[in-house]
Amino acid sequence: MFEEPEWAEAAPVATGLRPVISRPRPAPPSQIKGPKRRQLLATLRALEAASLSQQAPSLPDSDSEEEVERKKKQPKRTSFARASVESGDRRKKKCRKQGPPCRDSEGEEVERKKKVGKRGLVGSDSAEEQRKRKCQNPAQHLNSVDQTDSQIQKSSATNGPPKSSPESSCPKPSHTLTRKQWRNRQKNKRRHKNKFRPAQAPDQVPAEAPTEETEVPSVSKPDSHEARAEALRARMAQRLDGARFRYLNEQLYSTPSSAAQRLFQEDPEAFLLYHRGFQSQVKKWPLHPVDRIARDLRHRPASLVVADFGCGDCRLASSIRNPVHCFDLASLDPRVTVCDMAQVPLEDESVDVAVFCLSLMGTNIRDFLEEANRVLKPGGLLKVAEVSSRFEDVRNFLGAVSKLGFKVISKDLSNSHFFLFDFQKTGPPRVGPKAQLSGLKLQPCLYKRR
Ligand SMILES: C[S@@+](CC[C@H](N)C(=O)[O-])C[C@H]1O[C@@H](n2cnc3c(N)ncnc32)[C@H](O)[C@@H]1O
Repeated sequence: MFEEPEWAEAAPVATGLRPVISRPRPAPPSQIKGPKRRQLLATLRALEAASLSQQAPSLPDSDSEEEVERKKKQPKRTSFARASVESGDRRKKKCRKQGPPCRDSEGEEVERKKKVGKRGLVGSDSAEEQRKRKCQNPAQHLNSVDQTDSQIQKSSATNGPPKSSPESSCPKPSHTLTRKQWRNRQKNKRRHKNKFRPAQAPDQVPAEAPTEETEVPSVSKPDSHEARAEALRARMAQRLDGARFRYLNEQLYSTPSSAAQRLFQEDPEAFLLYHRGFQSQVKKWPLHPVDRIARDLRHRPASLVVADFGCGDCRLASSIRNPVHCFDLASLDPRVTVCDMAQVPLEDESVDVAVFCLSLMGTNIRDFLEEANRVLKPGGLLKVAEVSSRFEDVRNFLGAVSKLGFKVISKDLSNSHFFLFDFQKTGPPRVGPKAQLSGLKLQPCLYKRR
């Protein structure tokens, strides 16, 4: 549903490519396999032997891909000669219709026709269109033709590869073919000199790709189209997960813990999703508060019994040597006791340390702190880490916690993301169940949509 607009956007790319893919063209040598390939190679070798008997001896079994391709094209070139001349004529007529005549000299024309014939083998429509365009813009076309033809003459005279002019795009096909011819001639000479030299040295790889390269995008573009679709799908899934995470997070902060418990009982996957979201958020923090708590506890005796209220993935238990009771609404780890931390299955005054790390989430925070007071031994330690933006008035919060039977030992407000508080249990709560403790009303920690 979400993907529709972008799919539609991507569609023309694929449609535009289709004619290129379906255009008939000689299969590249790598696609011809098995006996057919062997047969083809044998024919080509025979042909080459015939043609090279006047030039240089051919080296058996040394055919590079390029060589095979060249050999393949040689006979075709002759068979297509007539067609190419005809197509050249047709093109000439078209040029006359569309604009001023293409002023090729007769020799140039023959040369061009030969080259066009070669291009006819490849069957590049876009090249044909280029030529049409150039016929409409004859000045540019003629300039480039003149330039290239003189280059061809020069190159054949100097026996060096013809250089292409960056401005001239018209003579590209002839330029490609001539370079090829020159390369092949060089190759044959080298073979003649040194039988065992590889057929195609790295420095012989053309700087400019052959005509076939125009078809490369038709192969790679569907891939990139699929990659784009895949990326889009991933992005959409990520957005959906993000939205669900924000919804769950808001539920946890805005409902009593009993409702949160029901939520995760009914949809255990929601718990995983919530935690994935939480983990990715906390990764961006300079310091995970649970690591800071673990560091503090490592300075205390490892014999102290710890209760981790809202333990998540048990990171605290994994970071210290102390025995840790892990409580959460659902389980991400076998060490977790699944329960609402407003009521944990522990004896009264049975633990030394109670930890709430970013877990004072429900609207019944008082219940959690009273439960911690119940299970803590007298003089026991209560550690609380909470997102700093949740506090409207820290003193109010500390005052409310004190009324529940705790004394503030330390407060660390230095971190940009969270506040840390240490309390010591002084005794049972000093206020009755009906007393209002407004300081315990913390702001929900809501994540913004990115
Ligand atoms: C933000 S996560 C923090 C997890 C872990 N303390 C940490 O710092 O990595 C808060 C955790 O508290 C749990 N939690 C919230 N309310 C709870 C409740 N009433 N009982 C048990 N766990 C609760 C949530 O399920 C969640 O796993």
